Amino acid sequence: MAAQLIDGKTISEALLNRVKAGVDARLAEGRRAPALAVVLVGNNPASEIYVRNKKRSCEKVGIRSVAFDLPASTTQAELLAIVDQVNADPEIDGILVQLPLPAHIDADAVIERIDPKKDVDGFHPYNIGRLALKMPLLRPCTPRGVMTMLEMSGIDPKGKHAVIIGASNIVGRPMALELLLARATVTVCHSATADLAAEVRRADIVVAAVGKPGFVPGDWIKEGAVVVDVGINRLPDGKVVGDVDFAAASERASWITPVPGGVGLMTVATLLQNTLDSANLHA
Ligand SMILES: Nc1nc(=O)c2c([nH]1)NC[C@@H]1CN(c3ccc(C(=O)N[C@@H](CCC(=O)O)C(=O)O)cc3)C=[N+]21
Repeated sequence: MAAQLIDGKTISEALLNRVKAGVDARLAEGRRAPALAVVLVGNNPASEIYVRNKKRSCEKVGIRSVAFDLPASTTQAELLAIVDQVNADPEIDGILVQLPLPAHIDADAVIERIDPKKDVDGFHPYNIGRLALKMPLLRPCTPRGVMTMLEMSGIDPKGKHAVIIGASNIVGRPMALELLLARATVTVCHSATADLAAEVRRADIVVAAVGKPGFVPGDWIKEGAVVVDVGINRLPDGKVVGDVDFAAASERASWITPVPGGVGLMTVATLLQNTLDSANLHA
């Protein structure tokens, strides 16, 4: 079987158009544009690129972005004070604190300080708990973006066996909760999984979120499976690849996401969807 492409560019553009329509509907009612605070600490080059993309996407859909560019020397107390300030600002709907943070800052403490109603990343324990209890409020962007990709491709996880490779707080765990909510049977694999190849070979839906180029070889993919590649790995030659051997997996999968041009674009579009949702929750 030759796989069909789940095209993140087309799907993210459709989502951005939907968000723009939602922003325009607010303006037509005389309400203000949604606003997103983007907090960047230090100068991690990858983070700077992502943050720039996020600001540019905000402009496209009419969301106001408010930049907080802080030096690497920012203390935890200073960062928490900025979170407090944005939490209290009625003109700002969403807060994104770009990860990773410098090692001297406790990222979990910063995330917990964000008002859950402004937590557009969906990382706050309150929002993860809501998702776990089948009453999602703000949902983590990457897993929500993956669910949108599946839906827009006509793929219903209900009754399917989904295997997630990676159990991180920002992708693997919330991805499992999303797929469970959609009534898939879910297996979460991680570095202590005894026989990863055997787990993946059983999967109708594979989500790879490891961060290692070529980690999933094509012969692990069951004939007709759906392959979602969340990995973004920059090779020494500058090329960006996912976690899955795309060429080999494409020969067996029914559907597959590319890297670049796949899940990454959905993460950004979903952030703006969450910002609109957040604005509509309270302002
Ligand atoms: N608080 C927080 N929220 C995040 O959502 C968050 C974060 N921190 N830290 C870093 C990760 C990574 N991330 C990506 C966003 C966009 C692309 C993206 O646009 N990718 C394009 C371009 C890839 C490239 O060329 O580098 C693509 O896949 O086609 C990728 C990765 C958001 N993250």
